[in-house]
Amino acid sequence: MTTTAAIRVADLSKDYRGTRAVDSVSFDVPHGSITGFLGPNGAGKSTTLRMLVGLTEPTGGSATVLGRRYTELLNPGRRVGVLLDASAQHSGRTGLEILRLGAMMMGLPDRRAEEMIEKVGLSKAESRRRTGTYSLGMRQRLGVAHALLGDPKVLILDEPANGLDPAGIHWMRTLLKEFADDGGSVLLSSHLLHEIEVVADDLVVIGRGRIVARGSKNDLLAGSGVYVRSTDDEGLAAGMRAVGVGFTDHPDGGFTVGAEAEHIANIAAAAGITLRELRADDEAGLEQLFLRLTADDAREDVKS
Ligand SMILES: Nc1ncnc2c1ncn2[C@@H]1O[C@H](COP(=O)(O)OP(=O)(O)OP(=O)(O)O)[C@@H](O)[C@H]1O
Repeated sequence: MTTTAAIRVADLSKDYRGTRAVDSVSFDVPHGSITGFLGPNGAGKSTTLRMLVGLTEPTGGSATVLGRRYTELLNPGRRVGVLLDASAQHSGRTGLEILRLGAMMMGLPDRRAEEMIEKVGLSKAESRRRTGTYSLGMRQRLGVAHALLGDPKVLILDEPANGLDPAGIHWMRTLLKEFADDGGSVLLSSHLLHEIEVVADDLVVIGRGRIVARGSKNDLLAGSGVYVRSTDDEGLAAGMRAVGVGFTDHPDGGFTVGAEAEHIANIAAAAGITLRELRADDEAGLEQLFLRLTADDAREDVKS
């Protein structure tokens, strides 16, 4: 049983009035690791996470956490910590009340609520304020406290770093790494690509409801960017655009390109353009990979 993944999503689909929001999505989150879940706006991340925790009924496929459907887990908060929408808390209750209620429902002592307040860096005074007066970052901290309340083995977090200041982001990173180092498993969606890059072991990227990449971060990032500079960068850009190769302007001139060096050389050769430089771009990372993988899903052409 130990080989079973902590989270298993198999062929999961969701239709909304004839529109397929999630299309046969499959991936595993292994034990003791962090999986980053990425995709452009509207790609289907939240819908997938909601299906995972039984808040949205799938049209097809299945999702299990620790070998069972989430809704079939006994006392789920003791096994799986969930933070999907930090603003969903009752705004008239104080942070401490919300945690105490949660602790009571999970059969935990009151002091667990105080411990979690401390763990997430909320002050005593803040914990006694109604959450309606909380900033987004404070709500996220409270949401994380709630997710951790039952000392779960799995965390499912939708955009947990949203609204956190740099110190908060650093805190969240450390917390998730420690959680995984202790054998916990994390599935986390984020728009903060750098955060995912720093913290994740595995990546799942979706675009328009479909998986476009899945695997270990190191494998996916290997060779994810090539730096190129030529005698005619405009012509090269046109050539790359014509064959659908994704690229971004490099601050030093030239481009960072999400394609094999040989492919770029061939595009340049076909257009009669001489290359001045063609090498792996050490600074290219997840952002480049993300832009390349989701180029088809871009909402608009950002170049005017
Ligand atoms: N309740 C709903 N009814 C109809 N359509 C929905 C519903 N919820 C989501 N959708 C649609 O499903 C698609 C996926 O949305 P989802 O919220 O899962 O994307 P996301 O990847 O989480 O996006 P974002 O990064 O913007 O939060 C979108 O086209 C969205 O409009």
